[in-house]
Amino acid sequence: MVIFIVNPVSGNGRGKKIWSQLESVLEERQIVYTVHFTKGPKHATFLAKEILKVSKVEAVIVVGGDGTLHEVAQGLIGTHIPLGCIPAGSGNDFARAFRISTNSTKALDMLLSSKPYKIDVAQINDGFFVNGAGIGFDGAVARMTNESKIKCWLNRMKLGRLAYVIIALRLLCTFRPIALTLTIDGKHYFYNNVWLIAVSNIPFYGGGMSICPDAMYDDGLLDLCIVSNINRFHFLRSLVKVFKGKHTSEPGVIMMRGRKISVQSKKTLPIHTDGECYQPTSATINVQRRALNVLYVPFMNKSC
Ligand SMILES: Nc1ncnc2c1ncn2[C@@H]1O[C@H](COP(=O)(O)OP(=O)(O)OP(=O)(O)O)[C@@H](O)[C@H]1O
Repeated sequence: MVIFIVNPVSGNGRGKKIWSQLESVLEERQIVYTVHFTKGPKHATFLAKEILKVSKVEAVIVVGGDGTLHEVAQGLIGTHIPLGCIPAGSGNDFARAFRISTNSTKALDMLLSSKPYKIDVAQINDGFFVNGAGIGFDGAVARMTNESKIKCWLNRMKLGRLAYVIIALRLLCTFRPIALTLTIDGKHYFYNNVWLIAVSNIPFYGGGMSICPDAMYDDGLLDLCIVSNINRFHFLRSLVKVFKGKHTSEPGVIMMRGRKISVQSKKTLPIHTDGECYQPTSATINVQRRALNVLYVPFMNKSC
C-alpha cells in the first residue's frame, strides 16, 4: 500500500488543492492508498513513525514542501520504506534536485513507476537533514522568511521563491558577520567574519539557489560553501550569482567537502536545516551514508 502524507497548508494551500486533484487520479486508477493530513509542526514526523508500525507499506509519498519532507524523513531515515515527494511547497528544492515534475499527475506517475534508491542524509545535533543546512546569513533569512507574511502573499501568486530573495536583500543591510571555528574531518579553520556556511547534500536551497552546484546525494560527502571576509557589496554580488551557481569563484567564497563537520561560536548561530530553524551555539554534522530510501526517477526523464 502507498501512504500519502499531505500538508494542506504547504505552498499556502497548494497542498490541499493538489491532493484533491490526486485523489481523483488515484480513484480512477484504482490504486490502493491511505492518506494522512498533517495538523501542525512536527505532526508529519509523528505520522511517519506511526507508519513504521503498519505492515506492507510500499512507499510514503509527501504532498508538500521541503519542510514536510524534512519532518517525514526524521521518521523514515534508517528504514527501508521509500520516500517520495509531490512538490506542493514554495521552495521544493528536494523535488528540483530529483527532477520531479511540478505537474502533480505527472509527478505521481513518475514516483509510482520509479525504483527505490538509497541516498545520503546528514545528522545535525539531534536531528537529520536531507537537502542542506545553512548557518549564519541564510539561517537568519530562513527564519525571517518562515515568520514573514511576504511568503504567504507571494505563494498566492505562485512566486513563493521570491520571498527568500526579498528577505535576503532586506537582511543584507543589517546582518553582522560571525566569528566561528569550523572543523572539517579533523582540520580546524578560524574565521572572524563569516556571512554564511552552507552544508549541502543536494545542489539547491532557498527555492532553487544553486549554492553547492556539485553536491551529490550519493557520494558519501557533504559540500560546503563558506562565504567570509567580504563587504556587503561583494556579498550581494555573490548572492546574485548564486542562482546560477556562478558564485563559486567570487572573492571570499570557498567551496569544500567533508564527512564530519562542526561549527562553534561564542554567539548563537542562526541555523536552518531543510528550511527549519534553530539557534544553537554549536553544530555537529555527520554524513549518514545511504541512510534514506527514496523513490528515484532516473535523470534521463526530462518531463519536469
Ligand atoms: N495543518 C498545519 N497547519 C499549520 N502548519 C502546518 C500544518 N501541517 C504542517 N505544518 C507545517 O507547515 C510547515 C511548512 O510546510 P512545507 O515546508 O511543506 O511548505 P512550504 O513552507 O510552503 O514549502 P517549502 O519548505 O518547500 O518552501 C512545516 O514546517 C510544517 O511543520
